[in-house]
Amino acid sequence: MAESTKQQVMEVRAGLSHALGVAENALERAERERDTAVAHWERVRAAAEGRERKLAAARDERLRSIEKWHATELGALSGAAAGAADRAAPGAAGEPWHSWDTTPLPAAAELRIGRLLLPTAPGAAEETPGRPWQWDSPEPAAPESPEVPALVRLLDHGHVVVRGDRRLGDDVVAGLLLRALGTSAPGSVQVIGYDPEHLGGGLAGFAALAPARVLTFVAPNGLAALLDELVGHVRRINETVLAGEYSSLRELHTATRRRPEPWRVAVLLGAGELNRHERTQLDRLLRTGAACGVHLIVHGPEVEPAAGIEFVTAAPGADARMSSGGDLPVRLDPGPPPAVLTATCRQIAEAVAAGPAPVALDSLLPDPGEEWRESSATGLSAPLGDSPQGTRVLVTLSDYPPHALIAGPSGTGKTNLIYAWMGALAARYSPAELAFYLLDFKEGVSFARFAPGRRDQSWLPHVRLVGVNVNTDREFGLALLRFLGAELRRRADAAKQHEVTNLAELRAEDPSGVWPRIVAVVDEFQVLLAGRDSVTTEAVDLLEDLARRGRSQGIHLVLASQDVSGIEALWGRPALVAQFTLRIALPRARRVLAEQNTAADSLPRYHAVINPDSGATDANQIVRVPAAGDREQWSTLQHRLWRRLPQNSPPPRLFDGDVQPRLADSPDFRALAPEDSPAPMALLGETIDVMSRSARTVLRRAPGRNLAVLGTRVEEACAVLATAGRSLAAQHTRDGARFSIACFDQDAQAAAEALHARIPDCGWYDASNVAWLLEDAAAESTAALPADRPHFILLYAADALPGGKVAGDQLRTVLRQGPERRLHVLGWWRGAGLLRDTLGGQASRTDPIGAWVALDVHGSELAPYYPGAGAPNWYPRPWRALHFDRSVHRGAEVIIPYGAS
Ligand SMILES: Nc1ncnc2c1ncn2[C@@H]1O[C@H](COP(=O)(O)OP(=O)(O)OP(=O)(O)O)[C@@H](O)[C@H]1O
Repeated sequence: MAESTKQQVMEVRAGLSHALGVAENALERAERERDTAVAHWERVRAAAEGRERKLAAARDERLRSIEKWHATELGALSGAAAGAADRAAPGAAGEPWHSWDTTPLPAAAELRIGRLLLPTAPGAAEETPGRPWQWDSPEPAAPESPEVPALVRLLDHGHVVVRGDRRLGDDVVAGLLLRALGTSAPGSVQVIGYDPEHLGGGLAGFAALAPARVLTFVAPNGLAALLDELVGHVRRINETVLAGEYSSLRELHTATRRRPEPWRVAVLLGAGELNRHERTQLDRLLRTGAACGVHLIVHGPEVEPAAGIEFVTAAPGADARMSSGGDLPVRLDPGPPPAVLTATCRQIAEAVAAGPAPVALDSLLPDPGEEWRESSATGLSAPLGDSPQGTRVLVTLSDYPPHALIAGPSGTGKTNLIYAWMGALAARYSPAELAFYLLDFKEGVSFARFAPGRRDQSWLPHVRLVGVNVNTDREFGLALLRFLGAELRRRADAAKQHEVTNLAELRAEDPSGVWPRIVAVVDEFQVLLAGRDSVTTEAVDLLEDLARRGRSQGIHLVLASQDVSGIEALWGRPALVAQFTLRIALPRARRVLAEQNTAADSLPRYHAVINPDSGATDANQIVRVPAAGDREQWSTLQHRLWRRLPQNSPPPRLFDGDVQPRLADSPDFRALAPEDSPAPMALLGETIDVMSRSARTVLRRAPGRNLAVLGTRVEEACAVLATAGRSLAAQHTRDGARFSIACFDQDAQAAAEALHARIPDCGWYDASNVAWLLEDAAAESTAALPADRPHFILLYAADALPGGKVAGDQLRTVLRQGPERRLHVLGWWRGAGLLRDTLGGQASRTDPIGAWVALDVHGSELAPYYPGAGAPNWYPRPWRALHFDRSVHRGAEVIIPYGAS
C-alpha cells in the first residue's frame, strides 16, 4: 500500500481521534451541566415540597383550632340552651314520659313537645363526608351535645295552634294537656273539649277527669256557646278580679301569690268551618284570653299568626317545626303512654274530689296569751277563714245582723263551721262577754265536746248549756227558748231601769253588771218546728219574740239546718225570717240565700258563702273554712281557755236525751230534808228543762191529792213510784209518815221490794194481806179527824187488786176521801181504762186523781183525766212520761223517769 494512502489513512485516523476527543469533552461538559441542572431541580423541588408541607400543616392546624372552637362554642350554646330549657320546663313540664310524674309548680312553666335538632360539629359526622354540617343523628342515641327541648308557652302566656299530621298533632295536644295538668295544682287547670268529629274521642285518654269536672265537653253545636262563655269569663275577670289593678292573672299571682281563678284551657279539635260570630269570638280570645287564664289549643280550625300564638307543625322525623324555633327542625315527642295518662287523670280527679287540703283552726285564733281581749259591747266579731283573694272574712253578730241562718246539706261542713266560728269567738271574748247555749237536734252528740265528759273533764268556759240527743225531746228546745225569753225580759227590765235601749248602753250604765252577749245555736232547728202541735206553736211565738227583741238585748240566735225543710219550716213566717239577716250557705245549700243568688251551687268543698244582707247577691263573701272538727286541735284550744277559768267555776248543764238521769244527782232531791211539811212533795222524774229540775206533785191535805201512774211499762212505772216514795220518805222523820207498799204484779216485785227496803218501817202487802190494809185505810179515810201523820199507800198494779167489790169499794173510798185525812194513794194502773174501772166505770168522776204520770198511754185515752174538751198531745216514747197535775198545770209536761241509782 502506498505511503500516501498510508499517510492519508493516518491523517484521517488522527482527524477522527481528534474529533472523538472533542466530542468526548463536549459530552462530559454537557453531562456535568445536566447533573448540575438536575441537582438544582432536585433542590428546588425539595424546597417546594417542604414549603407545601409547612403550609398544609399550618392550614391543618388552623382548621383544627377552628373546629375545636366551633365544637366548644356549640356545646356551650346547646348546654346553655338545655339548662335554660330545664329551668323553663322543670319537672312535669319537661321530663320525658318514661320517668314522668306530676309536679305542681309554683308558677306556670313552658311545656315540652319534643326536641330541637341543633347542628353538630363535622367531627361528629364521619359517615357523611362531603357535607360540611349535618343535622344530628335521627336515632334516639344520645347526641353529642346536651338535648335541647322544644318548649311552648301555654298557661299564663298564650295559645297553641297545631297543624300538619293529624295523628302526630293529637299526640302533641295530649302531651301538652297532660304536662299542663301535671304542673299545676289539681283542679287549677280546667279543660273544655270541643271535638265535633270524634265526639270527645280525641281526648278519650282524659276521660277520668270528667267526673271531677276538670274536663267538660261541649256538644258539636256548642262551639259558639263555649266561646261566648269563655269571652264572658275574660270580661268578668278583667272587671272584677284584675279590676284595673293588675294587667293579668300572672301579674296578680306574682304580686300576691294568689290565684283566684283556674286556668281554662279550651281544646278545639276538628276542621269545621267557623261562622262569623265564632270567628270573632275566637279572635277575641286569642287576643285577650291569656291575660285572664283562658287558653286555646286549636287543632283544626284555621288561625292567623299573631303574637302569643305558637304554631306547631306536626310531621314525622325531623320535619316538624314550631314557629318560635324558626327553621330549626323539631323532633316531636311521642304522645304520653296511656298508662301514665289514665293514672295521672285519675289521681287529679281524686285530688279534686277530695277537695283542698284543710286549713288549720289555729289560723282563726289570736296568739296564745292574747285571748279574751275583745269587748262585746257593740257586737261579736270573729274571722271565719280567708276569702279566695286571701283576705280575712269577718263574721259579725250585733244589732245588724242580729241572727244567723246556716244551711248546708249533710256532710258539707255545717257542724265544722259552727265549731270554727265558736272557737274564733271563744278565743276573743271572755265568758263575761259571751255565753253559748247549744242545742243539737241531730242524732249524735256533736256539741257534747263542749261539756265535761268521761274522757275529758274540761269544758268550753263560755258554754252554759249543751243539749244533745234531743231529737225526740222537742220540749227541750222549747225550754231553751222559754229560758231565753225570760233572760230577754230580765235584760229588758234592767234596760228600763237604767233608761237605756240596748246592751251597749246598759253595759255603759251598769259597768259592774255581767251582761254577756248570748249566742244560742240550734242545729237542725227544723225538728223543733216539725209538727202541728202546741210545741211548735209556742216555739214559733218564742222565736219570733226573741228574734225581734233579742237584737237590742244581746241575744243572738243561730239556727242551722241541713235540709231545705229546715228553711221551709220558717218560710211561712216572713217576719221571723226577715230577722235572720246573716245567712251562711255551705256548698249546694238551697233557699238560704236570695232566690237569684246561686253562689252556693258552685262553692268548692270546705267553703261557705257569708252573707250579712239577707242573702242579696252583692253581699256574698266566700270563705274557706278551717278544719275545726279534729278533736286534738279542738281540745288544745278548749284546755287553753279552760285553764283561764277561776277555780270552782260551774260546768255547763249537759242535757243528754240518751242518758237516764239519776235521782241522787237531782238538786231538788238532794235539798229535801225531814221537816214534817203540811205539803209533802212527791218527785216524779226530771223535767225537760234548761235547769235540771225535778217534776213534782204536792200531796197536801186536800181532795184529789192522789197520784196515778198509767201504762204497761213496768220498769218506768216502778221508777216513778220509787222516786215518789224515796222523795216523800226523805221529807219525813222515821215516825213522821207511814208508808205502805202493796204489789200485785210479779214483774214489779223486785222493784217494789227494793223501795220497801229503802223506806224504814214501811209496811209490805200483797194479795194475801192487802185486805187488812184497805180495811184500815178505808176506816181512816172516813174518820172524823185527819190522822196526825200522813199515810202514803203505794200500789203496784192497782188494777189487779184482789178482794172483789169489797176491796174495790174500799180503795175508791180511800181515793175519794183519804187525801183530806192525809191518806194518799200513789198507784200504778196498767191502763187508763183500768183506772177508770177502779174509779167506778165510764160514768164515774175522775177528780180523785189529781195528778197522773202517763207512760205508754195515748193522749186520747187521757182525755177523761184532762181538763177541758181536748186530750193532751202525747205519743208514747221510751223512758219518757207525761205528767199532769190539776192543781198547778195548764198543760201536761214531759218528764224523764229517774233511772237506777
Ligand atoms: N273546713 C273543713 N276542712 C276540713 N274538713 C272539713 C271541713 N269541714 C268539714 N270537714 C269534714 O267533713 C266532714 C263533715 O263535716 P260536718 O260534720 O261538719 O258536716 P255537716 O254538714 O255538719 O254534716 P252532718 O249534718 O251530716 O253532721 C267531717 O269529717 C269534717 O271533719
